[in-house]
Amino acid sequence: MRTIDWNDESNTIKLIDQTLLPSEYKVIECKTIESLCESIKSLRIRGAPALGAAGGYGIALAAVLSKTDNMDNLTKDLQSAAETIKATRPTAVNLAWGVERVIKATSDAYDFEGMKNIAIEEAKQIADEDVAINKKIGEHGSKLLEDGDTVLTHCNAGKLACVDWGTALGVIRSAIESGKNIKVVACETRPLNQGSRLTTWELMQDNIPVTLISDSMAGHVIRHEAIDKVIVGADRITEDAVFNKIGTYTHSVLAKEHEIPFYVAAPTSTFDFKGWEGSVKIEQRNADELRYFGNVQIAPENVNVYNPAFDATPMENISAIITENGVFHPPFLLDEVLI
Ligand SMILES: CSC[C@H]1O[C@H](OP(=O)(O)O)[C@H](O)[C@@H]1O
Repeated sequence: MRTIDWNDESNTIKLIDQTLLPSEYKVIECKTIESLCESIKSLRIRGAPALGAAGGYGIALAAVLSKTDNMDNLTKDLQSAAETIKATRPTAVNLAWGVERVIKATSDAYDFEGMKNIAIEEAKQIADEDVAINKKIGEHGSKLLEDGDTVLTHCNAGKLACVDWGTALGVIRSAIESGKNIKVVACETRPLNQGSRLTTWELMQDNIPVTLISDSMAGHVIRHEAIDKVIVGADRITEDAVFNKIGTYTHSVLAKEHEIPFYVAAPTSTFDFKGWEGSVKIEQRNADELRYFGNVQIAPENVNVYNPAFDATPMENISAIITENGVFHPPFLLDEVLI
């Protein structure tokens, strides 16, 4: 089962509910735009490439659900769904990219039924391409890892953040497939613990050696030379910075201080060719994500909370960005990644 997929029998979206992992593996169906948006906001489906596919499938679902009977009104319905879906999470550029790619594809339709069919097929194309792109990222990135490396990662940039294979974890999978022994150190990644809940779970499913640490242990572990490389995913890449899960910048400073490579693995669909650090809205998430751990209260219920979901790592802290088109060492012009 892919992280997210289209159900041809019911013309709905099916996805792994990541909020239940690692204790429960459950595939849920999104039959409405509202249920898809709730799944995106609550991170049942998450991760930039997976959100790209979710955005595309969301437009396909809107096309199937539309009650209208002409192309002009269907176009309006799709535009309305596009705005609703894009508003769910602002930082990961892939969400809007997936939505807009399917919207654009439907504009080539000759008739009403054609619009619906094109929307579904384009969304499926995005998903299929994501898997192939991740394999290319893995192929390029695996050359940067050496046999015996211990690699630190943050959050989850694996198959659960994509349609399949993964970006940062895809590089690790490809390196292991090429015969290299790689061990992973996964940071738990507070406050939603994508690292402890998702990264350790998916690596253990593949029998890839992984050790869980708390985010605050990273400095100690890196300083004691237990880490050879750091590799993370990305949610948006601008000319001057990489936006990724909160805590990524901290790891980049540690890597720079201790002179170990800091790699970012991401498809070119994560690049924001017009943006810069100051132009990007960082998603602020619900304060209770820090006041509670699950249902357990871990802070006073009225304590002030600051809960940005992402931070920005300046390009000068990054050793290389690994894309499906190759490895790019800053400084470079973003357009170069398009080859
Ligand atoms: C392969 S991109 C994964 C990227 O997305 C995560 O954010 P979230 O879990 O909030 O969707 C995190 O930044 C990962 O690096």
